[in-house]
Amino acid sequence: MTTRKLLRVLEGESLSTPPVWLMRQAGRYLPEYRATREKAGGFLDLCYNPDLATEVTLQPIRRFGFDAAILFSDILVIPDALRRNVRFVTGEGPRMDPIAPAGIAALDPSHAQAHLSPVIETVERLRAELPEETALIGFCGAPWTVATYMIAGRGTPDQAPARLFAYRHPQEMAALLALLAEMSADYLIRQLRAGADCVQIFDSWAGVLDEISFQRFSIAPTRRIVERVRAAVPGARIIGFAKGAGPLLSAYREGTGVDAIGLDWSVPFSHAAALQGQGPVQGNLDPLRLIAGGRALEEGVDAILEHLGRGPLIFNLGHGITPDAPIAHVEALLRRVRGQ
Ligand SMILES: Cc1c2[nH]c(c1CCC(=O)O)Cc1[nH]c(c(CCC(=O)O)c1C)Cc1[nH]c(c(CCC(=O)O)c1C)Cc1[nH]c(c(C)c1CCC(=O)O)C2
Repeated sequence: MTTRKLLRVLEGESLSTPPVWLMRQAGRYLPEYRATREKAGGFLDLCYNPDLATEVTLQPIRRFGFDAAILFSDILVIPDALRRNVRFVTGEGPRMDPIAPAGIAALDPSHAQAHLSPVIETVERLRAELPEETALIGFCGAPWTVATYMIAGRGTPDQAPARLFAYRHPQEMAALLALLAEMSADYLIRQLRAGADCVQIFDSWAGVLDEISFQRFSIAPTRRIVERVRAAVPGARIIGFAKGAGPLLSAYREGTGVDAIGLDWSVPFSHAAALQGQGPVQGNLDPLRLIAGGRALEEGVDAILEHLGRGPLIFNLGHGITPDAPIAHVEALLRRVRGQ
């Protein structure tokens, strides 16, 4: 049996102390990350540098002893592999050339495999360097979430450009999501073969979709990825994180076939417990409770353990950790979850 607690939970086991990791656990709240990031040059240079990407993945493991490491990369390496001129502007977030409906047919995935090879090398190095008991999580963005950035050319508050594009140009949208699903499946298969123990699919913008669109743009392409990954890597474990999907999460789990679902902090405990009856859940502390610390943090952690602690549970935030998270509060969270 595996010593990796995260994998045991993904196999359906309930543990008295849940495994814990934090989305975006390698990042700017750590001084050692900021130092490595400066050495790398640009953010994408860091993602494609196996030495430095391995180093920043390991930093939060060394410092905090999380139960899982997540590969250091970004969901936008896929549009970067499609030569969309992706760049990260400090203080402004990601930018790329917006894609028009007429441009979809010309997207060329033939460079992707070579382009993403440094990330796969990072996975290989990580598996060799991580402690035996630490699980390694690979990841990709869900086609819908990646498409929102490709269409707008940047992040937007409600992804209106991608939603309008989908209503006005359904065929082009279907073609874009199909292309992204195939590329993402190839990419996850390579990560798993290189040593990732499981993978997470981030659909951070699932919550802006109505029910019809959620079925079409979130569930269906994710299902395609899950089927292809499982066909290539039998028994592969997959976590799906459809942020903001709320009442549609049960349909999401059934429709996609993922093993575990990530919950954001808006999911009520009654709903979360019902979902847990169908399989493992991951989440769902409000990241702002971590910033505030003290009573707000303790109360949030205790409530999750009380309502979901009987498992199967992977303890996590309900979204990524932010640069202003105090390190002492991360330590306090870990002590509380682990009952130390
Ligand atoms: C939507 C999304 C992106 N990237 C990601 C998502 C899905 C999860 C989510 O919703 O947060 C996923 C992601 N991004 C990053 C990771 C690495 C692994 C980890 O979780 O530690 C992961 C899993 C590194 C990163 N990705 C990014 C950083 C910060 C860049 C820097 O160091 O300058 C990191 C550490 C940049 C990024 N990348 C993206 C945005 C919108 C931004 C800018 C926002 C920001 O600055 O925090 C796209």
